[in-house]
Amino acid sequence: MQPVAVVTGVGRRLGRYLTDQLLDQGYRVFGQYHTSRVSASGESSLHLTQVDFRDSQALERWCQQILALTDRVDLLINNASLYQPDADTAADGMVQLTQCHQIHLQAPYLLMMHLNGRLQHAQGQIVNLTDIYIHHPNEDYSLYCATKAGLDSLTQSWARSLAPAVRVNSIEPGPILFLDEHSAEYRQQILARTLLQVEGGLEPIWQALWMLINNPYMTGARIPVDGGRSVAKL
Ligand SMILES: NC(=O)C1=CN([C@@H]2O[C@H](COP(=O)(O)OP(=O)(O)OC[C@H]3O[C@@H](n4cnc5c(N)ncnc54)[C@H](OP(=O)(O)O)[C@@H]3O)[C@@H](O)[C@H]2O)C=CC1
Ligand SMILES: Nc1nc2c(c(=O)[nH]1)N=C([C@H](O)[C@@H](O)CO)CN2
Repeated sequence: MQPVAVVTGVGRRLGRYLTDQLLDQGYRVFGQYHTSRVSASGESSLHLTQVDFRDSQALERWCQQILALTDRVDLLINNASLYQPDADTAADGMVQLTQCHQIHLQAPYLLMMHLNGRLQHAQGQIVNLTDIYIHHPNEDYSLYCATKAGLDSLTQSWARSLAPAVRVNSIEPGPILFLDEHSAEYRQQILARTLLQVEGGLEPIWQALWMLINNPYMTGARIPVDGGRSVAKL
């Protein structure tokens, strides 16, 4: 029986990397992208759909498309995310808060509600990508951090409500992959506060995910993959 994964944000960086690993492991993947240029050419096990999670009706259509194409979901990965510093004005901030809510909370919620039956049938798992910042928020990214903290709360609630058939865990990345716009000074500032003093890369997140996939006795767990950033002196 070919395992089935539903992954959000597969168009770039971590989402693309995790999808490639899952395909290599023989998964059928339903992948969502927003603006990234993607192609499933030559990959019959990859089903790509463009969805803007700010459009709940488009998300509903994607859920119905998945339900029509598979009777099981072994793994749901909520990876999509909006990472921006807080806006300067209340008006712009309200737009940003709404978008963070839509992407970090509403989309995972609707996916769980619609796919729960498929997850129960497969005795599957939900893995939410949160952030070590949920425990010590970066005040310049308060809206991002607050809604990621909400996703952590949903992880804990779902672990209780979906058990015993479905497991629910979160991975809390630290500085795994800086953005091109991050200056050398900023990167050094972050890594100086990271015990292992290096950018983690994407492979350690895959290793944590593969461990969660293969360890049947983990649910409600929070897995920091952060080079010790979360235990270093602030
Ligand atoms: N990189 C890091 O160091 C860290 C990452 N994390 C978390 O790990 C996960 C992956 O990180 P990373 O790869 O850097 O993330 P990116 O910010 O590079 O990618 C975010 C993804 O979310 C998708 N997305 C953004 N806006 C929307 C939208 N409106 N509707 C639907 N999808 C949208 C993007 O789609 P598209 O590209 O198609 O537009 C993209 O695939 C995220 O949840 C992040 O918060 C946590 C801590 C550190
Ligand atoms: N969706 C994203 N979330 C986060 C990102 C990112 O690039 N996309 N990056 C970070 C930072 O690099 C952080 O780990 C170090 O300051 C956090 N979240």
